[in-house]
Amino acid sequence: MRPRLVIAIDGPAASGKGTVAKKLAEHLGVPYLDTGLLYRAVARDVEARGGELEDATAAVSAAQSIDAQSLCDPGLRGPLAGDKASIIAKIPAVRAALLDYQRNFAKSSAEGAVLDGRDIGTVVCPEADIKIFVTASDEARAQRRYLEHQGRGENVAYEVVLEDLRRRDARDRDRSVAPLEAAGDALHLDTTTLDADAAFAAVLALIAAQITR
Ligand SMILES: Nc1ncnc2c1ncn2[C@@H]1O[C@H](COP(=O)(O)OP(=O)(O)O)[C@@H](O)[C@H]1O
Ligand SMILES: Nc1ccn([C@@H]2O[C@H](COP(=O)(O)OP(=O)(O)O)[C@@H](O)[C@H]2O)c(=O)n1
Repeated sequence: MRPRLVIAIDGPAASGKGTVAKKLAEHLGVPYLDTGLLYRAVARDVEARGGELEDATAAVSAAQSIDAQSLCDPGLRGPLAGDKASIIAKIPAVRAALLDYQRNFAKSSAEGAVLDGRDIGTVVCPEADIKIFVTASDEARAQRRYLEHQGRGENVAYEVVLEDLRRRDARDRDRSVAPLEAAGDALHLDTTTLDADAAFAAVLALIAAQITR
């Protein structure tokens, strides 16, 4: 029987972490949590109640009453929701309010779980069995987001996508609490020249090597 595995996948925007995390969870038959959705949902709920994203009290209140059912809202996808998420994600009390939800999810299944985000390996699940930090060049990541815009029929210039992505990454890297960074014991995967299938194969190889070590 396979041992219980909690797998933490972190990395910057559009590095491909969500794609590998989802495939990995399906492959292992364990639940998957896209933790970015939590931050996106908090920003959505603050605004829906007429609050400001920088208002810590409003944001903490939204974080404390997060509704799991509402995480499948398609309105949470897209770069504007991601940008708003990164504003409330800087507030330490918001991060603290979302910790239990994420940690309970990681414990929820006897088989394990896959979580992806920015601080899973460093803060949410520092005891994760496997930690993977996924990166890709800024240009490759912007190109992926640009293609997503095109797929939705949105006319946004590549240069604007690149600039937005760099600004959000900087906000995530430079914040005082749980910044975007690799855990010291994370395995690193650069997906710049890998398509989604190759990235998944590389992740499986990294995990196999770690487990048999
Ligand atoms: N290795 C890859 N090569 C090319 N495109 C990819 C790759 N991995 C993911 N994508 C595509 O890039 C976009 C961002 O991927 P996603 O997994 O959502 O990134 P993240 O979760 O890191 O923000 C999606 O449109 C996805 O289909
Ligand atoms: N574990 C996490 C996940 C997301 N976030 C924040 O939420 C924003 C949106 O995250 P996301 O994972 O949905 O964004 P993408 O990488 O999919 O573009 C990030 O830019 C971070 O500011 C975070 O701070 N910690």
